[in-house]
Amino acid sequence: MSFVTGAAMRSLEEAAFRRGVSAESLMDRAGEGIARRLLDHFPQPGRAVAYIGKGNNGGDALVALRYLREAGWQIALKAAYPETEWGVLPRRKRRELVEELPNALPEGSGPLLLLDGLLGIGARGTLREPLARLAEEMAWLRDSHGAVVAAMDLPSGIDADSGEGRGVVADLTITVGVAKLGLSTPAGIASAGRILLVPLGDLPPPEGSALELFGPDAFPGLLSPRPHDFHKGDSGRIGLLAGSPGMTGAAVLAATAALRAGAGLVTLHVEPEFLPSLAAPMPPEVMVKVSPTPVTDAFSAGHDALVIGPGIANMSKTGQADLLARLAKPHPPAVLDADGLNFLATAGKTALLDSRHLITPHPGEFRRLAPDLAEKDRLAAAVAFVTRHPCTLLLKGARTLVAAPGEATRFNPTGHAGMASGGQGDVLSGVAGAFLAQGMKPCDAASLAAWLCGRAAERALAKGPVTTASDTLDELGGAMRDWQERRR
Ligand SMILES: NC(=O)C1=CN([C@@H]2O[C@H](COP(=O)(O)OP(=O)(O)OC[C@H]3O[C@@H](n4cnc5c(N)ncnc54)[C@H](OP(=O)(O)O)[C@@H]3O)[C@@H](O)[C@H]2O)[C@@H](O)CC1
Ligand SMILES: Nc1ncnc2c1ncn2[C@@H]1O[C@H](COP(=O)(O)OP(=O)(O)O)[C@@H](O)[C@H]1O
Ligand SMILES: [K+]
Repeated sequence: MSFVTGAAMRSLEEAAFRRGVSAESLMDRAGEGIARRLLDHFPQPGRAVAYIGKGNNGGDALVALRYLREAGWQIALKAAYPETEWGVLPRRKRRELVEELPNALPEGSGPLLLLDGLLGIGARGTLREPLARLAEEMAWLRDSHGAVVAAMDLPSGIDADSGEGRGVVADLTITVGVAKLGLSTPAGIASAGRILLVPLGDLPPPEGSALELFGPDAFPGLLSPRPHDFHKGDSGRIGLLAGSPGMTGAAVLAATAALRAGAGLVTLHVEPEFLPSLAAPMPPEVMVKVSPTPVTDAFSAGHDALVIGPGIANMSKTGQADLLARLAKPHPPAVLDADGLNFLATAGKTALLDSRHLITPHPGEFRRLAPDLAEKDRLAAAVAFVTRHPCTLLLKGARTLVAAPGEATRFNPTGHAGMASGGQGDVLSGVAGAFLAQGMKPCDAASLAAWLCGRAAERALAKGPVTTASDTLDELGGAMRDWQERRR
């Protein structure tokens, strides 16, 4: 599923109209799809208030409101203009709600959801009154009452192409037909929150897009149920070079994540002096192999994939040299993370990277690998990097990008700011390693791992606004189910 400009979206709509599709039927399906996604996210009924302008964006919110009411939600409406000034379709959608709607916050319990239907792709320039006042009211309810803001199509007031503009800051943005390009820019990311897509068969995404929204609708079949006669040899064997004294947690998190994502066997390779600190906290399912040459052992043990880097800052100098030498020779596919990447950068060996390598830098690690690209736009930098070094790059950040030679770059919509804590990256590399070991293409392994870790962290929000790496681990199984059920 690609990203399009506002103008390209209008062209897709025009093409649908020429084929005889009505704007009203698009709006009905858009509003229903938005409500379905909201009901997936909020299974317990609560209170929903639609904030609408006079355009069709408000129509989407009114249709969604009707479905929420059917599901037992208390509803209310805050309209910026008298009904006589609204467009034809929103007026019709208002009549389909039949009863008069209160314009005060509904009483009762459950989540307070604000449907932002002030402006969609029709937004031009800074949000004007009376819309600006309603946007401020939403922001106030979000800050002071724990309200959740769900934007219809786009957060109101942001530009569909650039994502620039001060307007509504949403927790979720449910975009219709095809995701708008502005949602993928740093400014758009800061306003949009979690992006969900309502695909409409009559608005097919254009082919050949450079950026794709990653998710279960666009990539079905990546996590199919296992055949009944599956055995642990089919699940993949992973060799792990991770952890050192003071950084044992990184190895535990990566190993546990690999197991939870379905790896058949995980072996941690360590130097003898690291054993006392690393063996005890390891989960019992992990094999710990001790030798003076753990790097050589890991590379020659016949593993299906390697995970190299979490917490290995204290690896011996001979170990580091062995690692760099081994990476240049034939070896199984490998995830390279954290200090594994720092060693490469420090030694000036980034040119070793090729199609066997899935690298997972955060922005700081990326800067060390490619200082000249770090100031560029993230998408351009990611593409330039894999053109220079033909590996798979998972570039972390508030929204992760996955780039690989010859592939459209993928944009991961899951995860939240509560994940900004140590150890999340170790979990991600373990999960990606498990998928590599099962023979998945590196760019699929990377994208799926990012999606699942972000989704697991979203599930953990039920416990509170901050998600630790252990919370993410606990929810990985549920995230895998969510993917398989294609509900997110
Ligand atoms: N078309 C379709 O088939 C489908 C469309 N769909 C939905 O419709 C959305 C697009 O709807 P839309 O074209 O009616 O525009 P919309 O975003 O509601 O706003 C236009 C109004 O905003 C006003 N306005 C503009 N800038 C402003 C500002 N800065 N500050 C204040 N006001 C401002 C402008 O007023 P004017 O400047 O003309 O006075 C105009 O009246 C789309 O995003 C999707 O959600 C889906 O249902 C699928 C089918
Ligand atoms: N604001 C945010 N929104 C969404 N995801 C985030 C945010 N901050 C961090 N993350 C995710 O959390 C993970 C942190 O990884 P990393 O920085 O490598 O952590 P560590 O090295 O401490 O394990 C990344 O996958 C990143 O995309
Ligand atoms: K909106």
